[in-house]
Amino acid sequence: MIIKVGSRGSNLAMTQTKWVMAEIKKHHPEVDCSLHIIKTTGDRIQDVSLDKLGEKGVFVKEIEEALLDGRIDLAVHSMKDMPGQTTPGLRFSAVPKREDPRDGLVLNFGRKSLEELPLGARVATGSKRRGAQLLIHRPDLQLEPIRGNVETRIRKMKEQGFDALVLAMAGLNRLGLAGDLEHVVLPLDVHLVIPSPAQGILGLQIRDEDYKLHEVLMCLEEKTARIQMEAERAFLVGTNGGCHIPMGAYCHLEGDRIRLEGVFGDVKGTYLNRMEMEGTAKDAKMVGLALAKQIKGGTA
Ligand SMILES: NCc1[nH]cc(CCC(=O)O)c1CC(=O)O
Repeated sequence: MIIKVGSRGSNLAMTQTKWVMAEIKKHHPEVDCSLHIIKTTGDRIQDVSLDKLGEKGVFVKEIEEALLDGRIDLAVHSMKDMPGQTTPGLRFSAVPKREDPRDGLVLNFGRKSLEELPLGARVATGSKRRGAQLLIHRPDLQLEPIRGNVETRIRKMKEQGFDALVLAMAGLNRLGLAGDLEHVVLPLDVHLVIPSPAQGILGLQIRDEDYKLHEVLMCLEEKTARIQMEAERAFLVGTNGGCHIPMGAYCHLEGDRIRLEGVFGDVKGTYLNRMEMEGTAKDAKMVGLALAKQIKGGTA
């Protein structure tokens, strides 16, 4: 069996894809993988802010087309980049163990702590979710738009003299940049800045009817990550959210109980509601949908 694996060309995407390929080899030495790089609209258009690029998966369209017409069999995505609505004919297979779900603040100018960030410091993030939540804790911060892959953003932070930059810990860890002594990275607690649904989780997308491949990929399955993903993505679907609004969700797990924290606001930033809901792990999706309904209809 040969699996044709598709990936975006960025360093992060390639690192993630190669990790999946290595895991498959470890559990199934008889299976071979070939790597196929696919350029997406999101990779090509670098000068427009993401929330203006249109609703749906600018990083995924071309990859899904390659899956559907058989040029590839497996696509490795960051699950947080995937729209709530899944594409007909395709599904997500095993859910691998989660990387660090938190956002991280990359500090410039050799600063080492949050306290050293001066009043009115310029913090780079194009994310409505990250921006709105940071301002709750530090209303003085000046948010600066930024685009590009992880390495590009770090370079732009330095070139443009921003005081800090917000990135997902997952990406920094996978690229081996979180421990880089040149810039201290401060992880932001999930309660302070609620992450994007499924941040740090990989999406292994295959064709619906590819049962054999699904069976092979189940060697990567991790139950905790799946429950978190189900709850958080149900919240994404229920709020009809995306990166055009400040929205995030994180699922805490204790035994067979879950506690889902959600945040939801409007485009203009006139309100930002935070709510949480508890339930059992087997009802993860229902909890996500119920919290979404409550946070959209209710007042905080
Ligand atoms: N939107 C880009 C993107 N998609 C996934 C990650 C990081 C890896 C992950 O969250 O799984 C990143 C970079 C970032 O947000 O810093």
